[in-house]
Amino acid sequence: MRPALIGDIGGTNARLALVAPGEVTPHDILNLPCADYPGVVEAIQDYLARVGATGDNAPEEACLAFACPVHAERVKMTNNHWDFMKSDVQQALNLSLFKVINDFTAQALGVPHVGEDNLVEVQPGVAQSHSTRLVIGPGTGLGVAGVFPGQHAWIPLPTEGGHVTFAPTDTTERALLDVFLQRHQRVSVERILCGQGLLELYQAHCTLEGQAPRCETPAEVTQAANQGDALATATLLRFLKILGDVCGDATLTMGARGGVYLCGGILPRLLAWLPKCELHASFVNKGRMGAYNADIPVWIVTHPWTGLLGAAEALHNEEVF
Ligand SMILES: Nc1ncnc2c1ncn2[C@@H]1O[C@H](COP(=O)(O)OP(=O)(O)OP(=O)(O)O)[C@@H](O)[C@H]1O
Repeated sequence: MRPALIGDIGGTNARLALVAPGEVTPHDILNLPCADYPGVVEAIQDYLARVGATGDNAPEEACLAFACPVHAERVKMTNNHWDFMKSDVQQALNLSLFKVINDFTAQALGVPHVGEDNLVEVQPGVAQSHSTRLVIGPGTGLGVAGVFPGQHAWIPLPTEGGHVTFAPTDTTERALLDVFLQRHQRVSVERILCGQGLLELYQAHCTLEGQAPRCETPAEVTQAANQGDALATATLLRFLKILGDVCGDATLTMGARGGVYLCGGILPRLLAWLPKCELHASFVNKGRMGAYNADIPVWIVTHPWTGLLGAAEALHNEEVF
């Protein structure tokens, strides 16, 4: 039997892999820069040639996850130049089955397939087996989704939860919000909880302290905090505290008693900060509903290919069209 093609395609990187029939474990994983190819067909053709999946070995089925809206026949990527019609790609690659899903739907569907080796506990708890799991991930943006264990298949619950309004909970956050409002008409939680948001949160801390910013990228903020810089440290601790607030709110909204899974590329870099930060405390700090959240397990997902696991899951999942 031929392998299927799976992919998790962001603004910068196209992660492509093959999967054996009926399995979710990807093999022959390659990470190709989107900028190197005029479009998705050329990238996939190059990938298939490199891993020798051509001729009798060429995939007849594929599921690709893209970091952009995917409901229409035409898919236009938000952060790169790729722009295609689904039927053209299916024809060019000679596919009998071709599914196109959103990249955060892939993250959500990948979560049930992540083993304990790739989970770091933030809060212990008891996951209810027949409940929604919350999947939330700061990266280039802030993805928020649920995944529910249906009778026959995992059911993804896509949301736009990254765009809910930021709600400060203390005087420092009210002052930080005022700084953000000088730049943005409205401050959603994604304005803070993503790579660019980390940098802007640092700049807002600098503004409040009357200091010139010394960091110019999100990675520099993390690095400066690791080296003991006071403002970068305050920024990182505030970022994680606000993440706990937002995860706690989303958990209440979705009734996510199946557990909370924190994904994305930023958090696995911040594991050393977990014991020092208030993520856990703010997740539980929900007044009368504190006890509800206190019982729910919270994890950081460190699996590097969660989206590929989700694309493999989606391929034959009848709840995913
Ligand atoms: N050490 C770091 N600390 C904080 N933020 C970082 C660090 N390194 C990278 N980032 C930020 O993480 C964001 C990228 O997140 P992530 O790795 O999850 O990618 P992504 O959203 O999946 O995108 P793609 O799919 O194109 O790879 C960028 O905004 C980047 O600046």
